[in-house]
Amino acid sequence: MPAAPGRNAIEVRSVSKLFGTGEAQVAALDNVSVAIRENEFFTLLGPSGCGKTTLLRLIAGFDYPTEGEILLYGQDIAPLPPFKRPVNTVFQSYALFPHMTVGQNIGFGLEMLGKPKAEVEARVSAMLKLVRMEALKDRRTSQISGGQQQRVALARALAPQPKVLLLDEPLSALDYKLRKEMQIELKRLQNETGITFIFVTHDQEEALTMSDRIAVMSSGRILQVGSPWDIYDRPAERFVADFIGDSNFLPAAVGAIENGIARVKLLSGAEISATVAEGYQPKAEATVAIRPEHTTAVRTGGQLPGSVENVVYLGTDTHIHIKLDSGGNFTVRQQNMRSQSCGFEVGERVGIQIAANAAQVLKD
Ligand SMILES: Nc1ncnc2c1ncn2[C@@H]1O[C@H](COP(=O)(O)OP(=O)(O)OP(=O)(O)O)[C@@H](O)[C@H]1O
Repeated sequence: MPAAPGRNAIEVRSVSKLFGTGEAQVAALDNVSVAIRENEFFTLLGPSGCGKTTLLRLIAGFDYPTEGEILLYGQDIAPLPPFKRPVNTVFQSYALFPHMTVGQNIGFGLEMLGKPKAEVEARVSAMLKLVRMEALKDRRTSQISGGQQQRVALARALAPQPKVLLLDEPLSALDYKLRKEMQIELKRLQNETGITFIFVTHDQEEALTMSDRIAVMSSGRILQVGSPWDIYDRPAERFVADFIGDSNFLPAAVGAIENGIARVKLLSGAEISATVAEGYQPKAEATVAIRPEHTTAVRTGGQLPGSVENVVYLGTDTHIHIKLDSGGNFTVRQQNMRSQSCGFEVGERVGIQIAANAAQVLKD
């Protein structure tokens, strides 16, 4: 997290973007507002088609909002064409020039801006150092690996020292191990340069690993903005709780709420304490979300009785799928201990113990 919340680098105000007309009209963005702070690693996370790329393209200036405005450090950027915005983009496809060397690719944008030769060379050297590619300066980009190409694309985008760097699924073409490495690398680059990164992904793990804050999007809307912890541990809506990690959902009656903690009665008759989502409006019936790892299966006691339907061993942990006596299914995730199985058999009677305040009352 940045030491203190900084100024807003980008402010998106009530932006809508419509494509097509009549019956075929699509609201790619539907009244979206969000403020992204200076020096922040900010991620737009959501499933395919939710509007992430559209929002990035509007910030870059490749397209214009149907309604609303986008401010950069308080200034409306609508009149600025893309090349005049202090914003640069790294695309999924890298878009490098294969016949040029690594160094030439990195310096290309600066040369186009008419920078003096000595300045271009100094920036190229600094960028090569930043992405740890000094040794490959004179190699053509057609002769380097995918991970190395990704570093060159990043160096090229960072070379003109943009205020904001937009990254559209830049790691999706890399294999798993390289992607993990590049996640750490990207975070380091963002830290060292202090540039605001706006990163687009549909991969929740990637978002949780790298971001200072995440905006979860669905069907052209931003549903929740918060730190990875907020989004994972305090999901406001069912979509967020379901899209990020695994959740159990249970119907519940919500009693008294004090300091953001509610007394909640489950269908089993058990009463538990639960945190309440921001924006929750009191109603008779609500849904609570409970993460499988915040629960344990026990032989006696527990708040939810049921019977074991399936036990899935996953190396680091075991998932115990339970049919609840009160209806519905529930998954418990337990960490595995050395030389000890979870000990439950299919068909066995079991109780589910829910950790204090592990449940979250959702607002929808
Ligand atoms: N130029 C266009 N013309 C018509 N519809 C479009 C256009 N661009 C995007 N859309 C539609 O707008 C919606 C949002 O698209 P967008 O590309 O922003 O989603 P996304 O979240 O980035 O998806 P993905 O992860 O698949 O790239 C989709 O329904 C898409 O089909």
